[in-house]
Amino acid sequence: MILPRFCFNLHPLSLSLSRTRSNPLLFFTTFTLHPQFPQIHKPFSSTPNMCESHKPSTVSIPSVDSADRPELYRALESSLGSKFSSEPLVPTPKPLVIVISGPSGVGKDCLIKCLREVRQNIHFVVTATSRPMREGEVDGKDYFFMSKEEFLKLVENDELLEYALVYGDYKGIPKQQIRDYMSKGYDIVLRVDIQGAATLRKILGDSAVFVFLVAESESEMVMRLINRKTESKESLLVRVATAKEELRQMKNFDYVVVNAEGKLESCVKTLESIIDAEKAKVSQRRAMV
Ligand SMILES: Nc1ncnc2c1ncn2[C@@H]1O[C@H](COP(=O)(O)OP(=O)(O)OP(=O)(O)O)[C@@H](O)[C@H]1O
Repeated sequence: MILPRFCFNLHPLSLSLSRTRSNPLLFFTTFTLHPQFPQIHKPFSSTPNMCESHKPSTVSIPSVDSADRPELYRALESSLGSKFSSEPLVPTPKPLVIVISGPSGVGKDCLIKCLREVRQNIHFVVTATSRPMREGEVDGKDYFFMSKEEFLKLVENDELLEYALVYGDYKGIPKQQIRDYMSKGYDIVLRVDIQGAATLRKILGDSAVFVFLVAESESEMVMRLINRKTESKESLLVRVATAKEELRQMKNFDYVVVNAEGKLESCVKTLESIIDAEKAKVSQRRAMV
């Protein structure tokens, strides 16, 4: 006797194989009766099986060897009772907020500069500051320069995502700038110190990607600061001591990227891979600023 199989959501192979052992003819017969049975084995799907929703029509599917492709395509559509959609199966990835941090002198600025050169649709957020403009700096490019009063007005109006008083000057991240660029589909890069990253983690939680940048060793990190020749000996000592402490914060980040001596290019590639992987995630992060 041939059992009706449509009303069991069983894998046909398991059914067929068990039958084959006892009766090969039976296997052959059941298999050829319904060759167009769709999505027979769906381990991740909760879609009701065919007998609960709609049965396949009786349209016969032409041979794959002789039929032309449009004919075969249409026969598959008719057989399943619906048109195949050409809409993208995966929606456009959401804009990311990428927070880049790490101890002083590891190469954060260099990394971001290179990333902007090689990748489109990235906006590096320009920080607002109450610090006076230095020679060579450009308002709106290096910082948004403003008076303390203007800065505090932004704080009062809740227009800053995060702010801090650094060596007597205010620095803060304007929310509106992030919103504007995210609405245009840009990924957002924020460069903050370790304290700033901790504050942003509290505000944004897992909705942003937190990347910790390090040199390959402590000694290399110190050498880079020495070679940069931007610090006085006092400031050098403070920066190095702080950097050693800051390394302990690595565990609070999502990714750690090593910027090894002379390997800035490969470091940029790693960061790009992180961004690409984040964009391929099934559950996307969704930063709300
Ligand atoms: N891969 C690398 N190999 C060698 N030198 C590097 C590399 N990356 C950056 N540097 C150098 O290290 C120094 C520090 O880089 P950078 O100013 O980008 O660091 P930073 O993390 O932004 O520092 P800070 O937090 O103090 O502003 C610079 O002189 C830069 O040219």
